[in-house]
Amino acid sequence: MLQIDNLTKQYGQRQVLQGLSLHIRPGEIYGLLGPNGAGKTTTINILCNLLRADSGTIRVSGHLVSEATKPLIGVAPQESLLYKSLTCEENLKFFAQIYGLSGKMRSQRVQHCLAAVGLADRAKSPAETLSGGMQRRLSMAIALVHQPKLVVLDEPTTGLDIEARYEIWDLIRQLQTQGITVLLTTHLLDEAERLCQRIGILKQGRLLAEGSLSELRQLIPAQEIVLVQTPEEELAIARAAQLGFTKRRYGRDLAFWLPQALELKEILAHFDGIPLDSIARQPVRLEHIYVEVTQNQGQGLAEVPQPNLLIQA
Ligand SMILES: Nc1ncnc2c1ncn2[C@@H]1O[C@H](COP(=O)(O)OP(=O)(O)OP(=O)(O)O)[C@@H](O)[C@H]1O
Repeated sequence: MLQIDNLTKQYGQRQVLQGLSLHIRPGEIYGLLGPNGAGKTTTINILCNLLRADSGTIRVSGHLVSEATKPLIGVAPQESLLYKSLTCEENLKFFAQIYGLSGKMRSQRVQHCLAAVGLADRAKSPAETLSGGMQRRLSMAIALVHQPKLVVLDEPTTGLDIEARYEIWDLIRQLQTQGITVLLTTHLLDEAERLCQRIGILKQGRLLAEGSLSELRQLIPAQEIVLVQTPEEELAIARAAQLGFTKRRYGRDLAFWLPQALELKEILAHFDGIPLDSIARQPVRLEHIYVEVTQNQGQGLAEVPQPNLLIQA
C-alpha cells in the first residue's frame, strides 16, 4: 500500500532522513514512533507531496508520489487545519471542494463523515466551540471526506483526556474495518500497543526496528521485568549481576530483566537480605523496547534473525 525506499532529506546542513525505508501493508494500522525530531512529520510531508525528498522514492498503491496520488491519501496533521469560525459542515464542505467533490455527492460525503465521527448533531456548530476531542474527530472527518485508501494521523490524541482518546481509538479501528490503511504517529506507546499491527521505531531519520509487538518483544532477551525500590540499590545491583539479571533504569526506576519468568516468592528469595521498599513484576512492554532501541542504540538487544526486525545501531 505504502512503500518508502531509501528516502533522504537534508535541511541546510542537517540530515533529517538518512535512507528511510518502510513498507505498509494494505489494511494495516502501522505505528511510526520516534523521539522529537526523528523525522516523522518530514516523512509525512513528503508522502503528501508538500515537500520534496533529496533522494529515494515513496509509492502509494504502486504510484510514485505526485499530485495524482493526493486523492489516495487523507491526512489529519498535528497542526489543526480547521477554520475555527466556520461550522463543522462548512469546514467539511470546504475541504471536500478542494478534492473536487460538488453537488449531491459532496453533501452526501459531508453528512456521512460527520455521522461517522459522531458529530452529526454539531454540524452547525462553529469549530471553535468544539472540545479538543471533537476538533480532532472533525480533523479525521476532513481526512476521510474524499474516501482515501490511506489515512495519515499525526499524533491524533496528543493532549486529549482518556475518554476522548477512547473515541479516537474506536474511530481508528473502524477505519480498519472499512479496509482503510492507517499510518499513525504517536508518542503514546500504549496507544501504539493497542492499535497497531506493526510498529516502526525511527531515530535520526533511520528506522532502527520494525515488526509486530510480539516480534519486537523478541528483541529484549527477558521473559519479564522486575522493578525494585530499595535504599540499598548497590547491593541489589550486585546481587542481580550474580544472578545474571540485566540492569536497566526506566527514568529513575531500577529494573532488572529476568531471563525466565519467576514466582514472586522466588524473586524475593533471590534478593534475600536486601531491604526492599517494593518489588513489582511487569511484562516486557513497548516502552522497554522503545527505550532500548532509541537510547541504548541496540546494545543488549537480542539478535533476532528475522528480516523485518532491523537493528542498525
Ligand atoms: N523547515 C525546516 N527547516 C529546517 N529544519 C527543519 C524544518 N522542518 C523540520 N526541521 C528539522 O528536522 C528535524 C525533523 O523534524 P520532524 O518535524 O520531521 O520530526 P518529528 O519526528 O515529526 O518530530 P516531533 O515528534 O517533534 O513532531 C528536526 O530536527 C526539525 O527541527
